[in-house]
Amino acid sequence: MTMPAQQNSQIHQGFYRFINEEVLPATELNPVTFWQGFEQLVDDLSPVNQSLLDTRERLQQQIDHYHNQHQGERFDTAHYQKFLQDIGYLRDQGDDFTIETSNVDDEIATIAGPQLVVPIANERFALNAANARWGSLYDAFYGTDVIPRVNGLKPGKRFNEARGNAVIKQAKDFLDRVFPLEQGSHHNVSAYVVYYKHLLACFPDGSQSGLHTPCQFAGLTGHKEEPTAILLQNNGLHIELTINRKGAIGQHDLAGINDILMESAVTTIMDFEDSVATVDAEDKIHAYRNWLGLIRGDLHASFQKGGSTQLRQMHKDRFYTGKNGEEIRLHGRSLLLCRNVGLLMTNELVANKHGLQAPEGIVDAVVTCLIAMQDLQKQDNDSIRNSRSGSIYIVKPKMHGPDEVAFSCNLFERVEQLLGLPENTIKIGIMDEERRTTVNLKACIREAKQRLCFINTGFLDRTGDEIHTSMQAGAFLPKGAIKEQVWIKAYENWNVDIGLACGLPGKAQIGKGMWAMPDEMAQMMKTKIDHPRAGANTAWVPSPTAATLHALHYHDVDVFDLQQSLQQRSKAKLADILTIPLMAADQTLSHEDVERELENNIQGILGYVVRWIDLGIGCSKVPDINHVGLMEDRATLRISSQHIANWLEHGICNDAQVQKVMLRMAAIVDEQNATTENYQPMATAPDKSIAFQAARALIFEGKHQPSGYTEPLLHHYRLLVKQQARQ
Ligand SMILES: CC(=O)SCCNC(=O)CCNC(=O)[C@H](O)C(C)(C)COP(=O)(O)OP(=O)(O)OC[C@H]1O[C@@H](n2cnc3c(N)ncnc32)[C@H](O)[C@@H]1OP(=O)(O)O
Ligand SMILES: O=CC(=O)O
Ligand SMILES: [Mg+2]
Repeated sequence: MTMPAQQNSQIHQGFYRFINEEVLPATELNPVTFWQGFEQLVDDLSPVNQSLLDTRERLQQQIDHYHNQHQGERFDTAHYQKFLQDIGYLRDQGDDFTIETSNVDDEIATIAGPQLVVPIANERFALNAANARWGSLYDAFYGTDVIPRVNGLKPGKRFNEARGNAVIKQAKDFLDRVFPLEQGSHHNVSAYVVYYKHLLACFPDGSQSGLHTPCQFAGLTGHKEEPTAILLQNNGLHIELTINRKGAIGQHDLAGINDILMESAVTTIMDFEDSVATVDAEDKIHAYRNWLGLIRGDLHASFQKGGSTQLRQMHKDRFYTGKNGEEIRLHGRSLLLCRNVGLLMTNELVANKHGLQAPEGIVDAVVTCLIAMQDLQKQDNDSIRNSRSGSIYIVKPKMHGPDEVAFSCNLFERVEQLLGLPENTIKIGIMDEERRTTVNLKACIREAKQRLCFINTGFLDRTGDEIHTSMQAGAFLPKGAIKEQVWIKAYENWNVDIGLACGLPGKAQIGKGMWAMPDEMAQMMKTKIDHPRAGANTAWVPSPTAATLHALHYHDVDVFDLQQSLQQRSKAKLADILTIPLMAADQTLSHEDVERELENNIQGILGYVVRWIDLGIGCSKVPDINHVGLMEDRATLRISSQHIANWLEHGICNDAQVQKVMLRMAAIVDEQNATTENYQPMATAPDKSIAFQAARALIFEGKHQPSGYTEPLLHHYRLLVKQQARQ
């Protein structure tokens, strides 16, 4: 239902009420002026948004044409590069410069640590994420495969003491490695005390030792001779030794350590984009309301867990006494960033007088910033405050090249004017996840140089765009092999090289992508240290537990120090980035290889899509063919669907084969969801399953989807399900 709120546009009634009744009253904005300004902004910027989408389409057609014309020829990188320049895909990168962003919070500028991402539509998860600034190391070790689940170490229904001991051993090894004592080991400490301004570790034989690096001791709670917490600091991150000799763990620990709390998710992205299914006004208002609750600090969620009802709220800041007796106040919550949607979609919230829907990205920018401005009105001593430096952080996904970045910056400038905010209050995080942004990254950063707060290699979308952009160039390698090719390493290094050259350290994050195997934490511990080692001062994790574990990596690597030396290395090459990860002309795959690849992709597609379409769940853990639970979101769906579309296009598989695999996999996915509440099976009547139809469309119409995006089809089919439910 819509209502003509203003002369020239139609505003959805529920949305209009939400803004007028729940959001605007907390601001000093005049509602009439606000709506008029909003309408004007939409009128002015919608055509620009559209023309940018038209440019995407034009360039894609030219690239398709180029590859079709050169089918079967040896790929000529120089010729291709020249062609990309001629059509305006590859732009002049211009002179050197450094960014000028000001008023960024320490979490962005000076603290290197994990970045958590969470679907905003799920308040239970969103609250958990906001609170994930601090996480229990003991829980993270005990609850994951970081401690192998073998022999006597398997976790059971009851506490497994052997596993508990292994946890404590590993945690104290970490203390010895990162916070070594001048003499002796944390394993043998019988008490920690504070003497004058120093931490002293006491041993059973009466000897004592200070820290090897005394300045790592930051503060305490409780009495100096019997502290209840010891606060330590390394590489800008804190940890707390929680001491309680009566605690469940502490009573058995020589030093009375009951837990080790790690500063974990330093920043968190509240995601309105690829991890949510928000297709209409109802969904969007729910998401905006959650963001409002987080900004106000009063969001809460009550749910059943472990047989009891739990109430979850935002944590308050943490207080300690410093070495000089001063009060130390540490942030109790992650610094929240907000990922808006990109330029592609529209929705029913706002339409012009002809009924043409406004771009969702424009509405997101206005509403999420209108909400976030309430944070800027808070005082220093407010218990739940997000930015202490007066900034709003918007992550902008899926931008293609510098013109789109310039557009987003212009949009933010207009939003600042509309809301009466100082210039450059709204910071932008650029997702480097479309090929045209990667190859023009320096020019993109220049467009945002006054408000840039991060660049991040979203390698999942980037892989999807790699396939779609070069759909006509030939058959792509199997998915696993694509990740091993030269283009991706060059893309990752290029991002860091350019970030460093543009002076991001100290002003903006250089970030890396998601760990997409949420249960494989041992593997994450081995490999994700490569992110800080590559010079990234943040990288994405899928859960609070992963944040706590990944935080260990930033204790081991001093990223800011490393970034200095990386400035001297030889730079990644554009030619490598432009090397398309195709199968060689003479390469063949066996029937089994093709089937296995299809099965894996299709299982992921169906497993994700069925929950998206039927249940409105935007991010799921879906087992792959080897039973490894994978985080699936719209970006991973984009890869899988584009990959099959590419193989269909180049005859590696055919329609009938894909249909057959789909039916087989539907039965498996149904089985996997046997206990999922309200689940509608697909395999028994696939033609009646809207979710199955959606999956089919994503594959068979994949080639024609704009940039290979999945949103248009997902929204279409989800809206059908919602419509049916109303009938
Ligand atoms: C390409 C990209 O764009 S990546 C960015 C988008 N992706 C994301 O945002 C991933 C976010 N992660 C998630 O949504 C989830 O972790 C999933 C879907 C991958 C797995 O979810 P589940 O299967 O429910 O996880 P699991 O059962 O292992 O754990 C659930 C618990 O972990 C918590 N949890 C899991 N993920 C998160 C998260 N991202 N933030 C906060 N809490 C989380 C839940 O709150 C829950 O704890 P609770 O019972 O105390 O509330
Ligand atoms: O948004 C992240 C990605 O990898 O895509
Ligand atoms: Mg992405």
